[in-house]
Amino acid sequence: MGDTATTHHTKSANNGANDNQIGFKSRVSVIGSGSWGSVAAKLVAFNTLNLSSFHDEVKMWVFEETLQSGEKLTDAINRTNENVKYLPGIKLGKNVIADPDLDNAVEDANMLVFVTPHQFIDNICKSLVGKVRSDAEAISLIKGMEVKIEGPCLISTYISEQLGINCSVLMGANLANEIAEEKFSEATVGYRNNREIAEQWVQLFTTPYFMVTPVQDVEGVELCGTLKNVVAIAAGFVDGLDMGNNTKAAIIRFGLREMREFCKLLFSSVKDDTFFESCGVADVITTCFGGRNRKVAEAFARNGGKRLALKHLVHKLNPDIRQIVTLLFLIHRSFDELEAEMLQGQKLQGVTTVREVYEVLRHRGLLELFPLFATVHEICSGCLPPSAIVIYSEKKNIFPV
Ligand SMILES: NC(=O)C1=CN([C@@H]2O[C@H](COP(=O)(O)OP(=O)(O)OC[C@H]3O[C@@H](n4cnc5c(N)ncnc54)[C@H](O)[C@@H]3O)[C@@H](O)[C@H]2O)C=CC1
Ligand SMILES: O=C(CO)COP(=O)(O)O
Repeated sequence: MGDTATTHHTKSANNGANDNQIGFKSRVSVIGSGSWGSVAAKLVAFNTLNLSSFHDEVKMWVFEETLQSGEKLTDAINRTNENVKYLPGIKLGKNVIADPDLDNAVEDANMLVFVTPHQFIDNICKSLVGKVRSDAEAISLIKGMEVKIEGPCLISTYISEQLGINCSVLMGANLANEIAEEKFSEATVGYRNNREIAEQWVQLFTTPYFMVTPVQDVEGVELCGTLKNVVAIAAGFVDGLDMGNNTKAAIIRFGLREMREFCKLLFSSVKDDTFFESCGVADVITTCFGGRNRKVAEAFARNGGKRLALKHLVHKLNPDIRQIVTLLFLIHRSFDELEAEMLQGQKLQGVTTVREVYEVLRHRGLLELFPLFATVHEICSGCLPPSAIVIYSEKKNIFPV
């Protein structure tokens, strides 16, 4: 299980004495400013203001956009101290400074917090090559993975490889809007081998309402955070089909089992205990009940099912392959459309992740061993109706308990 957290030295309590002993103050930048990115900046900014080993100011990189009012998002954040688009109504802390210039945002920072949707990390890392301090430490709050020709690559590994710096992870049952309102929750820091660095991250994120536990299993922690989004999509289908709580609980159990098998398939070092941390079972539960992946999947099951019925009808009436392909294309776009309609700029990770997981399994000839993951992808891509989410378990062999 996880270890205990570290002690804090407050600015007021130490009167700066701690700074002189250490002789160095860490400077933190947050790369990303969506809903979780903004909450991460708020958590971190609370601590940099109060702990003597950090500079007060926290820069937050903003992917710039123009609001309906005509004002730039960055200007609105700096004027109101709120992320008016992605986290309205929540003060971030006066020491959070939004910056649309990525190079500028990371300049001088020795602690880099990466928290963007995973599909954007490639471009961000490429533009940061040679721009970050060589002694910087990174942490990824990103739930997703990169799939390269050579195989799957964790986002933390990708950041490390691209920028030549160490990268830890922070994952957990962390619905951003609830933490923004300072409702108690916990998280897991996954680290490779440097316990001291892990404790710095724990110190930077811990608040009275946010409890952080370090675990020496970066792959297990990150993959749990990534894969639970696939299970949440399955849970959303169950909700959309009004199948009830027992079915959802069954799907969660199947999902957790496939998560464990997939983690161990990729990294035999992944520890069983990790699944009992916040990043494991707790994140699966919260996302299957309150997450965006669940919410959009529910809507997909309600209206995606209708689209599929239409497809079957057209197939009967008119066998012209082009019409079928056109309809399939519409079905493929459906998650995108729902995301745009329902989330106003926020991004889903689960649909892309399950496609990536499917690719990995197909490439290795292991799809049959992961019926839930495979079925979720086949439903998302319009090859199966949402109701297939439960049929699979009757006809396919699943892991022994
Ligand atoms: N929101 C939540 O409750 C939680 C989210 N996460 C994870 O945190 C990561 C970031 O998600 P959120 O902060 O929720 O973001 P979000 O989904 O709320 O917002 C989307 C963000 O993407 C940015 N964006 C759009 N186009 C872009 C581009 N081309 N390049 C770079 N950025 C672009 C937008 O400006 C916005 O900041 C994801 O991996 C997510 O799974 C993890 C825990 C909780
Ligand atoms: O990761 C999350 C909670 O820990 C948020 O999940 P969603 O992206 O589905 O909202």
